[in-house]
Amino acid sequence: MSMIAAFYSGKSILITGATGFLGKVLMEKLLRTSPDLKVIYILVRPKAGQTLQQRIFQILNSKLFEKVKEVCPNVHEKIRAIYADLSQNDFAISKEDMQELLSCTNVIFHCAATVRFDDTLRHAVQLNVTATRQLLLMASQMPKLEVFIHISTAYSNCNLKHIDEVIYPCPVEPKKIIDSLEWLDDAIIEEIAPKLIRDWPNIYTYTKALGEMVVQQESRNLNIAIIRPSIVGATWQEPFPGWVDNVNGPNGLIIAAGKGFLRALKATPKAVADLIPVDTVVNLTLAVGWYTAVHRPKSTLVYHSTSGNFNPCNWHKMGVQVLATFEKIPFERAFRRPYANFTSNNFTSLYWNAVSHRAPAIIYDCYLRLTGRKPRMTKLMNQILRTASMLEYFINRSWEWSTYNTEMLMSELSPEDQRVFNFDVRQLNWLEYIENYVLGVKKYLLKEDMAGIPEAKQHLKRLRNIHYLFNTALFLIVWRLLIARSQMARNVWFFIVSFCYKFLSYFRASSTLKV
Ligand SMILES: CCCCCCCCCCCCCCCCCCCCCC(=O)SCCNC(=O)CCNC(=O)[C@H](O)C(C)(C)COP(=O)(O)OP(=O)(O)OC[C@H]1O[C@@H](n2cnc3c(N)ncnc32)[C@H](O)[C@@H]1OP(=O)(O)O
Ligand SMILES: NC(=O)C1=CN([C@@H]2O[C@H](COP(=O)(O)OP(=O)(O)OC[C@H]3O[C@@H](n4cnc5c(N)ncnc54)[C@H](OP(=O)(O)O)[C@@H]3O)[C@@H](O)[C@H]2O)C=CC1
Repeated sequence: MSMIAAFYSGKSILITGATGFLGKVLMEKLLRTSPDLKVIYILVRPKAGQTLQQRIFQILNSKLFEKVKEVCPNVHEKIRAIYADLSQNDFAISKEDMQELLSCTNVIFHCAATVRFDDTLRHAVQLNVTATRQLLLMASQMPKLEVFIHISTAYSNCNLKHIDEVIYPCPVEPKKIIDSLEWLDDAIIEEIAPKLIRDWPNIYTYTKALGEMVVQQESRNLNIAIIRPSIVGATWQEPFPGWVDNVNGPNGLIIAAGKGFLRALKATPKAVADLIPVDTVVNLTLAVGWYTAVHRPKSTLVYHSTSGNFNPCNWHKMGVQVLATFEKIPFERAFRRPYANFTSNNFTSLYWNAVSHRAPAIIYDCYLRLTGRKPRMTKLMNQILRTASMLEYFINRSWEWSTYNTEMLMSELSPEDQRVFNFDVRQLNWLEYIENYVLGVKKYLLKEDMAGIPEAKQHLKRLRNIHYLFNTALFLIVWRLLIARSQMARNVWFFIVSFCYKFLSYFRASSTLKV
C-alpha cells in the first residue's frame, strides 16, 4: 500500500492554479491514486466566456482525465470549484466559501501564478507575491491545515550560477514593493521595474523570488515546503506519455520549428536543456506534501525538480532528436522544411534571422498580396522571433541546482511509493521522451490526425523540390547579374565554360579512340 496515497485519502485539498498545465496533472494524479480523498477545492475564475462549471466540465471530460474516471467514476462530485480571482482582495471569495475553506482544508497546493515573462510589474507582484501572502494568511487561520506546498521555479534565482535548496534574500523587501505599488502609478512602476529586477532576466523570475521570500517571512508556524521545477515539459509516463496543453516554454518553439517557421535559434548547443516532465514534478510535489505533513521538518525545505545533475541532456541533442521526430511524424501544412540551426554567435544569429526567417516571410507576403490575399507571415514571424528572443536567456546558459533534499526524499520513500510516485529522472530516456513530446504536441496541441502523416510527408517533399528550384533560380539570377556588371565575374565564367568545354572535348576524343 502506498503511504503517500493513503495520506491523501479522506483529505480536503485546496489547489490554486488547478486549471493550468501543472495544476491539471496534479489534480488528475491525486484523484487517480487517492480516489477516496474527501474533496478538492479549486480556486477558479471564469475565463474566455466560460463559466466556472463549463471550465471544470471541459477539464474533467478531457483525455487527460479518462483513466481517472475508471477508478473514480464520481470524479465530478470530488471537485468543488470556488469562484476566486487571485488578483483581488480576499481573492473575491464569498463569505460562505471562505468559511468552508478555512474550516475544512487539510492540504494546500499553491500553483497559481502569472508565468508571462512580459507581464507588468504590478500584475506580476499581485499574483506571484501578494496573492501568496494572502494565501498564507488564510492558511494561518485553518485549524485543520497539515501542510502548505508552494510551487516556485528553479529560475527564481537564475541570476546565480549555482543554486542551493535554500531561500535567497532579495535586494528589496517584498513588503516594501507591495506597499509602494499601492501608491505609485503604472507609468512610474514600469519605469522603475528594470532597476528593481537588476540581474534577473524578467519580471516573472524576479517576482517568483519575491514570492519565496514572502513564504519564508510569513510562514509563522505553518508546515511549508517549496518545490522549484525547471522547464516543465510534457508528461513522461502518466497518465500517458506526451500530454501537453499550452504553447509556453518549449512547446511554442517545437510548433514553430515543426511548421518550418523557426529554423535557427540563438542557443548554446552544449548548454544543459533542463527540461523536467510535468508528471515527475507532480509526483515530487505529492511526495513532499506527505513528507512535510508527516515528518514536520523544523524549517521550510526547498526541493529542486530538475534533470541536469541526474540525467543531463543538451540543446544540441534535443534539437537533433526533435528534427528526427519531425522526419518520422511531420506536422501538417508546413511553411518550410523543418531545420534546426543553433548558434551562440550574435552575427550568425542576425544572419540566420534575415535569411532564414524574415526574407521567406516577406517573399511569402508578396505572394499573398499578388494573389489578392491579406499578408500575415511577417507579423507571425515577428511574434515567433520575439518569443524566441525572450527564451534566449534560458537556452544560452547552464545552471547547477543542488538536489540534497530531493535525493533525501527519494531515499525516504518505500519501494511502492518510489514506483507510484516516481520522480527519479535518471530513468528517463531522452530520445524516447522527446519523440513522445513532439507526438504529443502534434496530437494534443495542434489536434492533428495521425492519418494525415502520408500527406504531410508528401507536402515536405514538395517543399524540398521548391527549395532546390528556388535556390537554383536564385543562383542563376545572381550570377547573371554579376556577369553583366563585373569583368572579373565574366573572366571566371569564361574560364569555367572553356574548362568544361575542353574537358568534354577531351572526354569525347578519348572515348572515340577507345572505339
Ligand atoms: C531552430 C529551431 C529549433 C528546433 C528544435 C527545437 C528544440 C526545442 C527547443 C526548445 C527550446 C525551449 C526553450 C525553453 C525555454 C523556457 C524557459 C523557461 C524558463 C522558466 C520556466 C518557468 O519557470 S515558467 C513558465 C514558463 N513560462 C513561459 O514559458 C511563458 C513564456 N512566454 C511568454 O511570456 C509569452 O508567450 C511571450 C514570450 C512574452 C510572448 O507573448 P506574445 O503575447 O507575443 O505571445 P503569446 O505567447 O501570448 O501568444 C499569443 C497568441 O498566439 C498563440 N500562439 C503563440 N505561439 C503559438 C504557436 N507556436 N502556435 C500556435 N499558436 C501560438 C497563443 O496561444 C496566443 O493565442 P491567444 O491570444 O488566442 O491565447
Ligand atoms: N510551466 C513551466 O515551465 C513552469 C512552471 N512553474 C510554476 O508552476 C506553476 C504552474 O505553472 P503552469 O501550470 O505552467 O502555469 P499556467 O499558466 O498553465 O497556469 C497558471 C494557473 O494560475 C491561474 N491563475 C492565474 N491568474 C489567476 C487569477 N488572477 N486568479 C485565479 N487563478 C489565476 C491560472 O488560471 P486560468 O486558467 O484562469 O488562467 C492557471 O490555473 C506556477 O507557479 C509556475 O511559476 C515553475 C517552473 C516551470
